Amino acid sequence: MNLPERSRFVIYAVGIFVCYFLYGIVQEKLTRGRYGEEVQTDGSVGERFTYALALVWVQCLCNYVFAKVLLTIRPQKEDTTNAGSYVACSLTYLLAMVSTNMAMRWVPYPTAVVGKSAKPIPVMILGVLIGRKSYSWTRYACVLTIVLGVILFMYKEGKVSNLPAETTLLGEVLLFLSLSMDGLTGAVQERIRAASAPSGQQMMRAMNFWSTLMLGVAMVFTGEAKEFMYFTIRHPEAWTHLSLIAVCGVLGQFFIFLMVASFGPLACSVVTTTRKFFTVLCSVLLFGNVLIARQWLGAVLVFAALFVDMLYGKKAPLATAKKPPVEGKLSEEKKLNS
Ligand SMILES: Nc1ncnc2c1ncn2[C@@H]1O[C@H](COP(=O)(O)OP(=O)(O)O)[C@@H](O)[C@H]1O
Repeated sequence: MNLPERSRFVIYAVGIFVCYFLYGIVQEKLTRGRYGEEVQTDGSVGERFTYALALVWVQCLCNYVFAKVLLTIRPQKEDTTNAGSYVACSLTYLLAMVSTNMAMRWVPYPTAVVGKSAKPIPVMILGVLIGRKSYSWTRYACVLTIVLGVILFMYKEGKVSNLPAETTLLGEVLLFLSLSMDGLTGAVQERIRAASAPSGQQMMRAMNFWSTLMLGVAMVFTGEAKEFMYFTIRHPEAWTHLSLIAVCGVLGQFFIFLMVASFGPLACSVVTTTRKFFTVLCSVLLFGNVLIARQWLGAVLVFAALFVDMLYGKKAPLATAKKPPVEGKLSEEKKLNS
């Protein structure tokens, strides 16, 4: 099915919005919920799910199986990407996820959300420096304005954290690390796109294959594999939540990889960042809360920049490619300039 570019973009973006919205609800149930009736050492009833590596591992495994099944049912032309690029990309992608999860424990939740909203900036900077990409000035301005708007909208003032200063600093370092890893993942993906242009499913299969392997080793070494297994034996009902997360995650990632393969990691990070903004905006409107002046300004900036980018962001500067196109990459070059 050959849909026009704009329709495909809208379908992928809506897919990401819907799947990650549902994903967020189930994730909250799994990580904040209590399992069993046993009284804990702190006096609370029920055990908490605290297996961050295992949670990511289950998802990577399901993502891999899904992409593999799709490619078996509908085979595509061979993916010629070298394994080294996929290994590098999977490692930075895993480090980004693990450091985000760890940062969440050390900085207040709103700080982590606001911090991660800046994701398109490292994706853009490292995409240019390492991924050999170039963008029009309009796109630079629009992406910066979107990030600024989202931060203005999401920022929560007056919430004094009760975490000690040094813990918060550690959390901020982890957040910075996670953003850098997101940027590196995007940069390697840009290079992969330019070199061999794999499809979304092929990227999804390869990256999740290496991630499952690397995480599996990490889980065995840290002992989390055993503890996770015992937890699921004690509380088999956790599988219901894990399966739901896996379903939402698989479908969400399917759209993420279609977006990355067709429109690039920068477009993808702008979509995932604005998704967070729209989620908060909808909940504010739904619960009848009032936006303060700063949030209005943020919302106007986001909408204006998205609109301007839609109309003019695509126009690439005259000298886009830093290197002359290599044989067989002309059509991809055209795609990259989109
Ligand atoms: N460029 C990418 N390549 C592969 N997976 C990605 C990419 N961008 C996002 N993802 C996946 O989508 C998930 C959600 O991304 P996002 O909404 O930006 O949240 P986060 O703030 O946790 O990074 C990530 O945890 C990751 O699994």
